[in-house]
Amino acid sequence: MSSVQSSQTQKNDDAEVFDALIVGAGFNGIYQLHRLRQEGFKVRLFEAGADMGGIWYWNCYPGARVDSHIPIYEFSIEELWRDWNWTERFPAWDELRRYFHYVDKKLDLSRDIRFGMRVSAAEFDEARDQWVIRTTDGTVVRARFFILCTGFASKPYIPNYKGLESFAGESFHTGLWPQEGASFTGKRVGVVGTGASGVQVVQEASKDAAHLTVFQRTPILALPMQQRKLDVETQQRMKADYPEIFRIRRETFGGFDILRDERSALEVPPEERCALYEKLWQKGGFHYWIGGFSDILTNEEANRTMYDFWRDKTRARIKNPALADKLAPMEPPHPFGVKRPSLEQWYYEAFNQDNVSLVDVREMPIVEIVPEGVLTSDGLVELDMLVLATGFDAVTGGLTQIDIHGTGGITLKEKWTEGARTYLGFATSGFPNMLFLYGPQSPSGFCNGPTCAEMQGEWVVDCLKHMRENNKGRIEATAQAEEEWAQLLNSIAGMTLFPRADSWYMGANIPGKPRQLLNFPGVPIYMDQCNTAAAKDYEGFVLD
Ligand SMILES: Cc1cc2nc3c(=O)[nH]c(=O)nc-3n(C[C@H](O)[C@H](O)[C@H](O)COP(=O)(O)OP(=O)(O)OC[C@H]3O[C@@H](n4cnc5c(N)ncnc54)[C@H](O)[C@@H]3O)c2cc1C
Repeated sequence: MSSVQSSQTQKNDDAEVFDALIVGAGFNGIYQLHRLRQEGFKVRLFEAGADMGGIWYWNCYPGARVDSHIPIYEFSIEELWRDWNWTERFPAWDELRRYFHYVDKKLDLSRDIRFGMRVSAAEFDEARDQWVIRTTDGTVVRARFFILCTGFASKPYIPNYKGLESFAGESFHTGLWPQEGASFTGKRVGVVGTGASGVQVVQEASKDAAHLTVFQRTPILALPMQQRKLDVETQQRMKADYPEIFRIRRETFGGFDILRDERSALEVPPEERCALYEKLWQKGGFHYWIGGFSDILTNEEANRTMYDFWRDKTRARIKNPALADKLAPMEPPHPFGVKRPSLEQWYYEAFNQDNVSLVDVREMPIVEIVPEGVLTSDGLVELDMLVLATGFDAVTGGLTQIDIHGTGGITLKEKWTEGARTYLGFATSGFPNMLFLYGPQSPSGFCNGPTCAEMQGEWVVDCLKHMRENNKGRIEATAQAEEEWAQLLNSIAGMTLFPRADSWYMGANIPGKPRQLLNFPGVPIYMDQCNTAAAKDYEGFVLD
């Protein structure tokens, strides 16, 4: 233990001690809280936001809504789904927040949650096998297990534009949207970024902005949401199938209830292929992305059939051919589906309106932000509001922004300088008793949130129970297991087309971030690996 650590931990000998300290009150954190409490552990949860909901607390921009359909995007706990009904197939952030309040009330969660508590640092006290955890307001607690449920999107990425602070109008990142809201009405609005949040904001701003300018680097290959209102009677009928739907979602690649066609796209006649694509298109949501043929994400030729279908459907909606070339180019900017596709409702029609224009920043780069707006290489775009839909330091950023000291004298951030290294996407060597969920090298970005919260969540609960039953105080991943996990992930990644795009899946959206596939492709294979390790007395870990 370093002398700094030693003096800090000694100072906090009398801090309150928990079995587990959980960070984050999104799906993962509250599932941990609920289940660990049920198992008799003494648990506390710290949440930086003022309310629960995780990303649905922070991402409250107009149009923010989930791309996973109902009932996939909720807990499978019957006590919860039995009495809860949604109003839409793809609910918006405010309804999702109401759901979290409902879950809170049903499971009596918030008595063990402290809101407005941002965990800033943690160090492992080797003498006691405990983490000493600090928050920005100076609170210190100790816990045997440090369970990080910080999500993959808790560190917004703000590009380092020259002059950004000088902008005289309103400026917001979508992931830090003001809780009191902000209106586009009558304003000249600029949206930078065309990822999932960009698409949603563009649709809303197109309705009532005086003028909307969209700054696009790479066109998003957005899919039709096919949003629908849901009434209570329909859902009551649907609920007969919920147990089966929740069973299926545990067995599919991305934790959805969408089964893919096990044939190759190239082995069926073109008419049959198109008929399937049309069917998936009409179903909406992610059906087109993950309900297609088995080789879409592994075979470029197969992938191209899907791109071409998408392109033709999309171009037919855009009136101006030059704009169509920008939004849905004849040649794919990257293979289809290796960047998160995102769902849209009237995104492409918005560009047919007189009050919406597109700036291709590959052709006309942003030079700087000035008080009046955005200066591109082609001139000034005057704005009253600048929306940065520029994404997140995804998957790793929420973890490495906490100053975490393990046993090896280095911080987690230092350890991951060359890229995240984990075992099973749950733990990293040198950081005993620290487990993270929905984190790097687990399915996270490829997995429907609640599915993984429950599946990974149960693995963690079982692990803590195992430790307690076997009177163990310390669990740590071995460096060798971590190396083997990286090799397995690399070999799987190499079989896919994911490395072919500069996506946040690959860490490529952040300048200088090491390029690696941050998510494990495939929930069933992943869980199989995790469960096998657990069954072999937590193979790959050292338990003391
Ligand atoms: C705009 C957007 C749309 C999305 N849409 C979908 C979708 O359609 N389908 C899907 O499956 N997933 C979607 N996701 C992914 C989403 O992250 C997961 O669905 C789910 O929310 C993950 O839950 P979580 O508990 O892991 O993390 P989160 O919901 O991200 O919650 C993490 C919590 O940790 C807190 N936190 C972080 N760091 C600290 C700290 N240091 N101290 C204290 N608290 C901290 C944060 O404040 C946050 O509340 C979307 C994400 C975004 C950003």
